[in-house]
Amino acid sequence: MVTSSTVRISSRKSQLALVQTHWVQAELSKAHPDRQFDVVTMSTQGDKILDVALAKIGDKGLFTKELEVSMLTKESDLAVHSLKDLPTNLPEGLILGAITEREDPADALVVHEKLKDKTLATLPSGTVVGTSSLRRLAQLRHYYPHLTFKDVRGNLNTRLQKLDAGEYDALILAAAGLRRLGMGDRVHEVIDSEISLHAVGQGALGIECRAEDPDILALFAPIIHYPTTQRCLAERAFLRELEGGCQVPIGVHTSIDGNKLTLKGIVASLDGQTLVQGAVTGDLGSPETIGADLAEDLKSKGAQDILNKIFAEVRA
Ligand SMILES: NCc1[nH]cc(CCC(=O)O)c1CC(=O)O
Repeated sequence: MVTSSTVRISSRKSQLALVQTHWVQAELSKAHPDRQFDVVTMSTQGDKILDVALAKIGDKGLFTKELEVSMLTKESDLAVHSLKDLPTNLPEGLILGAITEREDPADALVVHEKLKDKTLATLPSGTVVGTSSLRRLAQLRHYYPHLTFKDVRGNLNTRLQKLDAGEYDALILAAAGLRRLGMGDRVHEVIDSEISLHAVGQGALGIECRAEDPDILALFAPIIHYPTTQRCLAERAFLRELEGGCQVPIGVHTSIDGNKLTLKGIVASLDGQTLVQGAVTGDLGSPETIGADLAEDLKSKGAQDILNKIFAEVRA
């Protein structure tokens, strides 16, 4: 008889990463009561470098590389990521094995107590809004040029402490992260997709594993969420075609109607002056074609020029 070995799940150590990893561990344990699932934690580069703006360090695998190395060296068997932190091109030998059901992918406004009677639309001129995302910055600057945007780093708790201490008047954060941490009450306003499209993969979890490991891959069937998967594959194909990572002002929104999937996308200039946008509807079964078609559409409208300019500025 062959005894199945323990499955080792690698995770970052942040509170959000651990909540997400423990959720996947519990779901896998429920689906496979005969197997043992252990969690192995590690710090990534993105957790260590906290004094440099994310946009400057670049994003290629900043929050994923150490986890990937541990799978390639067989010190772990799978890794749980916030899908939006997982680059669209994975290292040789690793694949995106599963995408689980998405939380609300929208961004949220979180405000200091003194602004509790305001909304995004009524924030006073000069309000200091913390965000580390060029995507949020560019889109919000377009509609609310009177606000002051300031970079903010650190995990969710650190950011909220900085807000409460008065270093910022408001923050823009993913609603999903706050809710997963049981801090949904800090969501002051969910930002409408007409104002700001969310990041590719936001609110979903991606499980990465070795491409040639059928034993591990077979475990995922019960936890894969089909609609989320199709939406995220369309979003990731769009981003891949534009050669952008998490740290570029690219936003998306997806919706499903029967067997049709609609993907909306935006590429914004950093000053918020130029927004190139479009939408493509296609077959739910071919999400990557939809993503690639939308990327072509936005390129024909000038998206590549915006991106090239940003790469030159940010890396300067
Ligand atoms: N880049 C950091 C990060 N990665 C995932 C989330 C939140 C949860 C998610 O989008 O799945 C966050 C924080 C944020 O953007 O506010």
